Amino acid sequence: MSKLTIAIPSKGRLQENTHDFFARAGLQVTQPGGARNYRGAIKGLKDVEIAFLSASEIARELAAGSVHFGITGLDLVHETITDPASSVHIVTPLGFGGADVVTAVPKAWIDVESMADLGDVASDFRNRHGRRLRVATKYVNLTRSYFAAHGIADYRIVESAGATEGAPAAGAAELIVDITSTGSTLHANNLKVLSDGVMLRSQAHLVASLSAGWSETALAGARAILDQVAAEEAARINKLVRARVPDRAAALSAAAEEGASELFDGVQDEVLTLLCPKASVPACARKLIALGATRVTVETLDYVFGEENPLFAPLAVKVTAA
Ligand SMILES: Nc1ncnc2c1ncn2[C@@H]1O[C@H](COP(=O)(O)OP(=O)(O)OP(=O)(O)O)[C@@H](O)[C@H]1O
Ligand SMILES: O=P(O)(O)OC[C@H]1O[C@H](OP(=O)(O)OP(=O)(O)O)[C@H](O)[C@@H]1O
Ligand SMILES: [Mg+2]
Repeated sequence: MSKLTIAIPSKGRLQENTHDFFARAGLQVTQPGGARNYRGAIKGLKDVEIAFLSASEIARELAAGSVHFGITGLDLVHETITDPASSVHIVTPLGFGGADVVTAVPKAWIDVESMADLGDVASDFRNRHGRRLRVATKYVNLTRSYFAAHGIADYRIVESAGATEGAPAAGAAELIVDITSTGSTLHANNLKVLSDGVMLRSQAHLVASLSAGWSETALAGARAILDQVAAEEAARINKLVRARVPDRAAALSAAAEEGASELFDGVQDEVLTLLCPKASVPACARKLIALGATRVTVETLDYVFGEENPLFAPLAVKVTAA
């Protein structure tokens, strides 16, 4: 496997946003074999191959080293991969697919508000009924470690393949662990999240496999992709700010207080050209005007490529050491 293989969700909640993410970075994903063919490509990058898989398969393939990059939820990374730190590298969060993995109990359990309360109920339940409390979930591993960390041992997991929130009403379990974003499914099923019941805040991430064969070709492909991703991100979170100021040094240090820096350092133009975090632009402009600028102009950028790539460098260190 010398090409770089990127696994992306072929269905479900992460699919559409994943395509938007690549499009923003100027990367066009193509599916030459049609929508039912599970291999694709990226226009203009001949050494990059796309594998269309489900979000949970992507986590498995990353752990197995059969793909280099994957886009999947952090929930699936932690549930599916035994020791994530040793087998994958988190490249960057993607800003979509946000949802929490939570412990939820029936609203009718008015005395149960926290994991500690749940621990008490679990022991009582066993004494009273002679069987253990049942937790319906597909997050078996996350549940085991979170419950253990809260000292809860008197329970049994009932593996759920879907519609987990229905399990208590159906009599299949007493409580659930599942993922939620709007909370409407929990509410519709008369369930409430425990006060300290959020076990993981998840969102979609770009993840790299440490055990995939990182050939020279694969690394070059990764560099090409991450250059565009990093350039788009830098352009999205910053603005270009220009002003003519009487005292460059004073203006630069005022701008630095707002997180802005010279776009092309070492250039002694009359006009100061700054890269400034979006949210700090108004404050930065006020300071520049206070320091003698008559006008401050602000522009939106498409890409900011840099000599250093903050996404590629840490990955390269890990995969070349592996
Ligand atoms: N409200 C949500 N509910 C569930 N998952 C969400 C939500 N919001 C974002 N996600 C993310 O989407 C991921 C994939 O969920 P999705 O339902 O699309 O896959 P799936 O079809 O259930 O996958 P599979 O068929 O492999 O089980 C979740 O693991 C999670 O990271
Ligand atoms: O907080 P909410 O906005 O109500 O979303 C939560 C629901 O969404 C997910 O199911 P999904 O629709 O993905 O179906 P699935 O269980 O078949 O994957 C999850 O398992 C919850 O049931
Ligand atoms: Mg789902």
